[in-house]
Amino acid sequence: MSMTSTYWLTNVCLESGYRYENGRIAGTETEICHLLIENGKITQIVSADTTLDSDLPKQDAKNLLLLPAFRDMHIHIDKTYYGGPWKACSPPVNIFTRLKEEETLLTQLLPTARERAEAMLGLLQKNGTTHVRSHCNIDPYIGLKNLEATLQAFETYSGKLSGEIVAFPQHGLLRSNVVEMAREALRMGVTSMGGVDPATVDQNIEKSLNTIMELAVEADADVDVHIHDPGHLGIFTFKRLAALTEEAGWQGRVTVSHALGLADVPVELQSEVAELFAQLGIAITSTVPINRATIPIPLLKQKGVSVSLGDDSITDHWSPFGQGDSLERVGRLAERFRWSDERSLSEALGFITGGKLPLSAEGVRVWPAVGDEASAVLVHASCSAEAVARRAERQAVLYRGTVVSGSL
Ligand SMILES: O=c1cc[nH]c(=O)[nH]1
Repeated sequence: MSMTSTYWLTNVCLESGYRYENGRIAGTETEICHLLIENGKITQIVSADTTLDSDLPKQDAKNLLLLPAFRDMHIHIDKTYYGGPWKACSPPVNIFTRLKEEETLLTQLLPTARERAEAMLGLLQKNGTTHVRSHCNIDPYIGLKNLEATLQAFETYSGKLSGEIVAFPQHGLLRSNVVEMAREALRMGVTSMGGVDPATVDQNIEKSLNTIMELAVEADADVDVHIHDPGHLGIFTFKRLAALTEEAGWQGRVTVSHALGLADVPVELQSEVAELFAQLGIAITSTVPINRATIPIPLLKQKGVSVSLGDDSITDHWSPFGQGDSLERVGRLAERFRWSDERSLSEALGFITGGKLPLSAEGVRVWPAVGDEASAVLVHASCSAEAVARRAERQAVLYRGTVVSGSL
């Protein structure tokens, strides 16, 4: 059932605090509440004991746990095979062999990029995601066709999820000479300027980063750069990007995707970069890769860096893996860092919700609150910790008050 304007979402299970035994957290307390949803927002939260003497429609959430809706902050919906036939990946060699494949592959894939992107958005939505940041190829082979397809796919899903697009010069902004194409993409509705490995791909860190920043400033766009480059090469690139961010006054508008170099250097250097990023509001998006060491996410969090997760390349020529499921991805992250206690598992959820958590650090309910957007997921779990550990089954997904996937 899809409800749009004003109704009571009844019998919703909300987390209310941690339960302590012998001085340690032994579980999570919950309470059953009714939520008034008006014009996409939560405008009242009352205990389920309250008699609702209103004639407004009611939608029974059947005591299921409510979590903030998920955000996939790094994916390539224009390149996925999802929605089409299975296709084998060639063995990984290096980024240039993949780029060579792309020169012809993307123009040949069927069904169309739009249909595949829409299928992927449907999968993400079913799994609880209502916000998607997609990096879209702009390159000499596909031109702006995949961007048009991505814009159309987001249009098809308007009212069901929100999307943002990064102009992604996959073959190198300089290497493939697509600066003018990037300008056109930024005029077409792209909200971030992207890039990829200024050292390895563009072979000119300074010029590549400067051009990305100049394009972003010119178009008043954000920046989100893929930096896979390892070790000190990666660290040098991060520092140069940080310096240019400060020079441009772009604090709070820059993201480094992957930031893999952080995984290869000593903790002192990791801390230095983390402090720099925190100070300049440079965010990091990780995909919790299976083929590279994991970046120090606990340290980044402790230093105040905003870290999000994304699915990246799933079911395409870069990777045959991935379910388009943010809960699966954060469960993988928890396993990687052996977060097995209740608090760590609960707090892990923040990496896929833009930092929104049901409980504060003090264990007080802070989400949902009156005035919050009613974008949420109803899951079969007793608490966030269980939802992450068990990748809980999703029953229904709400976007701005409307049930957009599943059913109640
Ligand atoms: O550079 C990269 C890496 C992964 N997936 C992509 O689409 N591009």
